[in-house]
Amino acid sequence: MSDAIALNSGTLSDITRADVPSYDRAAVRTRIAHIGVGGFHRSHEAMYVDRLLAAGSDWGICGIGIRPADAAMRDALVPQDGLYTLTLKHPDGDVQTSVIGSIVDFLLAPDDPDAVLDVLSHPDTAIVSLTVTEGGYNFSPATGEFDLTQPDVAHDLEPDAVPTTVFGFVTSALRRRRDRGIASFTVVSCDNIAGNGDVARETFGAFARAQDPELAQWIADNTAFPNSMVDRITPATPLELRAEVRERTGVDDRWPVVAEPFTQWVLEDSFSSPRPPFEDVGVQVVADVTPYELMKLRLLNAGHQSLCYFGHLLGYRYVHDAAADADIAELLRRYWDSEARPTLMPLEGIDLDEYTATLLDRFGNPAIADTVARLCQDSSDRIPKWLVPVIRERLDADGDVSLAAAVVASWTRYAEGTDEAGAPIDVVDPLAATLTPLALRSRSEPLAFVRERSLFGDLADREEFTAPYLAALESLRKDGARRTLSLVLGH
Ligand SMILES: NC(=O)c1ccc[n+]([C@@H]2O[C@H](COP(=O)([O-])OP(=O)(O)OC[C@H]3O[C@@H](n4cnc5c(N)ncnc54)[C@H](O)[C@@H]3O)[C@@H](O)[C@H]2O)c1
Ligand SMILES: O=P(O)(O)OC[C@@H](O)[C@@H](O)[C@H](O)[C@H](O)CO
Repeated sequence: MSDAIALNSGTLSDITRADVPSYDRAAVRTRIAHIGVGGFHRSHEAMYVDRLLAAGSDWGICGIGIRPADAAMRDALVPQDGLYTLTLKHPDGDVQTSVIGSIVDFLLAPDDPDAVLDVLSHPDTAIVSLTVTEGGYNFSPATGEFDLTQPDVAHDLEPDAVPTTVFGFVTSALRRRRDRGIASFTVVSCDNIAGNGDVARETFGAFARAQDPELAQWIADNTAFPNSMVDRITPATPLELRAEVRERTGVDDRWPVVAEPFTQWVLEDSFSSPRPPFEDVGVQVVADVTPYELMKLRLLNAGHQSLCYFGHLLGYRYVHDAAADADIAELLRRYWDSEARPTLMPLEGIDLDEYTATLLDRFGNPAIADTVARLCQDSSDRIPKWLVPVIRERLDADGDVSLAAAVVASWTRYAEGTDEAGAPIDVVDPLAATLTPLALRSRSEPLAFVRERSLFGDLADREEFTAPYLAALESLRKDGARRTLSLVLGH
């Protein structure tokens, strides 16, 4: 479309059909470096920082891509001076698009590792935040420990290696800061992992200890890793969004972001460096994030997993269609009420009946067109972190786990790699090459899949889990997902 406005700092004043930054971007300093600029960072933290800038702060973000594949984000953001559009879609069809201005620079580490180290070790950089996915923390499936043998990590541990991993970059930058007498930054993990800050402390600590025990001690003494709970459903950008935004606002954005209107960020108030007044722009800054995190991971994220495999097997490709299925909605409600909620601590000011009702509405939002495939991918990083802890705690308390066990059975059936009509399923998972053979083997050795201890620990030895798991799995194979849901729900 020839009259579309190409998005960059020179064209902001031409934009009339979307909100644009009202602050002077030239006066913004890089005070936050964010590693892993994907859809979620751009719908969430960068949006809160944009609000801060609008309120008069000068805290800007330098986005950093660690992987070669992040070249696509570089090619989108750099020609646009870091600007991009965020479109929020309400279930009633209302749509708002804003140009977000808080990312003021973007660096691709493989292009210029020195520039990345310069930003990370600059005295102005006070926060290094991360969205590197649940799998990005590099735990060995075999030992549960940080995996020092992972080839990129092993490379980064070599003396004088030019870093290639998030661990190599952050640790080298902290060494420079120590050597130059510059205070440490704070590392803020925004990934969906319980105790994400504690996990980050452990992983960066393990890397640093293997490299330089004195530096590891300096990091332990000087670097804070606050926990955080983050929430905003942000699907991968659908192909048609660029044309849709251009049509509606006149702005041509190379890589727009779409998300739901709901957003939440609960952040532990534990910083080893200055921080901006996040609480002024809607972030809940609290002393203990744990109960909020568990609530979100065990209800929303484990709820997503409860929906996605049954949803796929029933033929749904969009989350809102699966959430509108009466059996799936009942599975979710009953999993939440009878299995997940008993494992949660009470949270002052939060009504869990209302929270779960809102979740079903959020899952049902047709406008954001979140896909079942997005929820199914990387399941081996998700089920062990979100659902297995619920099962374990329930078993320890002699509680029933039939619904959670049926969800694990639905994952097993999905991981076989063919659907009920025999069509192939594209199992996107770092462990796909292991999972599919195990799932298929469980046709003759029923517990083969859940005997994978790196994913399930000792669950295969616990009859209160294996009995409902095996019943659901047999039914999924014999009678299909619909009749299994009826069986599990007692219809
Ligand atoms: N999308 C959501 O709804 C949502 C909501 C809450 C939290 N999150 C968290 O954010 C993470 C990213 O989600 P997204 O939707 O932005 O995904 P995305 O695919 O758009 O972006 C992922 C980013 O992480 C980087 N990355 C992946 N593995 C890495 C590694 N090993 N080392 C360094 N960088 C790595 C990628 O290069 C990319 O920049 C999720 O895994 C989750 O933990 C997502
Ligand atoms: O992005 P992931 O890998 O953490 O998990 C998939 C979804 O459950 C997740 O992205 C949710 O949409 C999100 O956590 C909502 O805040």
